[in-house]
Amino acid sequence: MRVAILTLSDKGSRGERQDASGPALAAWLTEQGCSVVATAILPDEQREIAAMLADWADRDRADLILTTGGTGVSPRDITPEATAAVVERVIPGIGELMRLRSLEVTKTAMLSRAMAGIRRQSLIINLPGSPKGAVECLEAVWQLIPHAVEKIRGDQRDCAGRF
Ligand SMILES: Nc1nc2c(c(=O)[nH]1)N[C@H]1C(S)=C(S)[C@@H](COP(=O)(O)OP(=O)(O)OC[C@H]3O[C@@H](n4cnc5c(N)ncnc54)[C@H](O)[C@@H]3O)O[C@H]1N2
Ligand SMILES: O=P(O)(O)OP(=O)(O)O
Repeated sequence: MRVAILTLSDKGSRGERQDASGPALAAWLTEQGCSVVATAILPDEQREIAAMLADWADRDRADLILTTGGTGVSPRDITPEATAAVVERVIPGIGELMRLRSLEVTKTAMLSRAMAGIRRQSLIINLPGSPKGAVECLEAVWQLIPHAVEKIRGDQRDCAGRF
């Protein structure tokens, strides 16, 4: 699976905080046998985020695009809106399952507005900003991600009874 990782952080983009979340996700994905084909850090700016997500989906044709950061309720948190602006179909269950599992770990999970959706043949998933939270949320939904990616790419096989 070809994966791109986008870190959204004002401090990170200004070099005021080292990005630990993108590398933590990349390490975890590599352990699962994925190829990390692109990484970037951007400030919490909707247009820039949307443009990069669209580029990775349309030009690079990444199977999976992960974002980390900017999903909460602070004034500049804008990742879900940027994602909503570029996806063609929304998958509510991915955000729902991430929050359900995360609530077992931290009450602040309720404040993450992370969403997921599909643009062309790319699955885009928002993850929270903390390195621990990002990996926890990815682990929470991972069991069905390879299957989702296959289906998005047009796999015609029957699902029933496979899971
Ligand atoms: N399963 C979990 N879910 C959530 C957790 C968690 O620990 N486990 N954390 C929750 C928190 S806290 C919040 S708030 C909400 C929403 O999070 P955001 O997506 O808005 O995250 P940010 O405000 O961008 O970041 C929160 C916090 O994390 C640190 N941080 C952020 N970016 C980086 C980075 N690139 N490298 C290192 N550290 C980073 C920093 O301390 C920020 O203040 O989600 C909950 N969900
Ligand atoms: O500078 P940011 O965007 O990383 O903000 P926060 O510390 O709220 O994550």
